[in-house]
Amino acid sequence: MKIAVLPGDGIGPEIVAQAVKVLKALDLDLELNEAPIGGAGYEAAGDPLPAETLKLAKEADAVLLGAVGDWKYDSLPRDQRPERGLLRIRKELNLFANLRPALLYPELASASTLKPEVVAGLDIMIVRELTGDIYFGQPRGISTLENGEREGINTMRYNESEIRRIAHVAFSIAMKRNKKVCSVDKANVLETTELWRQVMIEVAKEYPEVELSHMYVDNAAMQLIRAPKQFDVMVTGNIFGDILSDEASMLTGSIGMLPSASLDQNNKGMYEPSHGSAPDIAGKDIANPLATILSAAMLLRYTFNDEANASRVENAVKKALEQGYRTADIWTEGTNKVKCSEMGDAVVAAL
Ligand SMILES: NC(=O)C1=CN([C@@H]2O[C@H](COP(=O)(O)OP(=O)(O)OC[C@H]3O[C@@H](n4cnc5c(N)ncnc54)[C@H](O)[C@@H]3O)[C@@H](O)[C@H]2O)C=CC1
Ligand SMILES: CC(C)CC(=O)C(=O)O
Ligand SMILES: [Mg+2]
Repeated sequence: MKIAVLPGDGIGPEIVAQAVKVLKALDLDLELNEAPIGGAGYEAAGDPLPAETLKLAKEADAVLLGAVGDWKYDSLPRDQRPERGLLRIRKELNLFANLRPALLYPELASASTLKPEVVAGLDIMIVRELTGDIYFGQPRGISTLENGEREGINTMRYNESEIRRIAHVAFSIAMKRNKKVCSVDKANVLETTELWRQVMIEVAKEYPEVELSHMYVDNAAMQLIRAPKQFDVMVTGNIFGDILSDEASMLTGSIGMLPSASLDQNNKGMYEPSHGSAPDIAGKDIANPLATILSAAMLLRYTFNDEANASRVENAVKKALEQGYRTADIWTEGTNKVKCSEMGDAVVAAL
């Protein structure tokens, strides 16, 4: 199993170290190769996605990534900023399908911002399109108009085939779950998402057993807080999925609990927590590594078809939580506050 390990910036190295510790404890035939990305790539090679890093990622079966970004790079030209390195690697590897499961571990019900009865049993799969939409659309930029005023432009665009392929991912996942898909758009205002809705309806005809519903994104944001268990599979575009998945993470207790898999057509994938580099807590060994450890479990499941070891890792996370281990973000009265590295140790011990 050839895995490119890209720790990135901020808490990235701390959380990736825990996931690597867990993978190594599984006694698999692993080849791990580390390389810089984001700010670390810029420091090492003047590029947030150095050519060597991209080559390593392309040659690997899967990529394990921490996070990128730091406020100190905000004054760099856009192309050199850490976030651009992340967008580029997603595009280069054609990772169009981003799966973000929002699953409540019962032990964390009291850490959720919602009442325990509202979130008990929560299990939502957010399917986010990852290589299109306003994050990639051209034209983009900040220019100066004739009157001297500046104008910022981004372009929301999707073509039919991009929508079609993510729809198939969502419906296929729904077939293995509860046969319910909610497509989230803003079709009342945005033509891009009007097309999104039309294509979702067309693809749904190929999955007659799946119930398709549609919701505007503003309502979806509200419904996630009001009654999140109405959702099973949610499918949406890049920017709406980015925002809604951060929102959904708090239903599970913390953004530090939300893993992700970013897949291409053949399930070659990149696996990373849904959160960012958290510069505010970096270097203190206090970040929650569970989203990254759970992303490693997704790596075993989706790229290597190793359901047994994926479940072992998830059960070990569950056991560490049952034993009362909590990083600061999910700590509640009566539980045992531990550091990032200690949480990694607790998961390894549970394995
Ligand atoms: N996939 C990626 O690499 C992403 C990178 N970013 C970048 O990260 C930097 C920080 O962005 P923010 O908006 O602050 O988002 P963020 O997700 O890094 O942090 C938001 C808040 O959540 C907390 N947090 C995040 N992960 C945590 C964890 N594992 N354990 C405990 N607390 C955690 C942080 O301390 C912070 O208070 C920026 O440069 C941004 O562009 C943001 C989102 C995703
Ligand atoms: C830097 C962003 C594009 C990444 C992000 O916020 C995400 O993928 O969740
Ligand atoms: Mg995000």
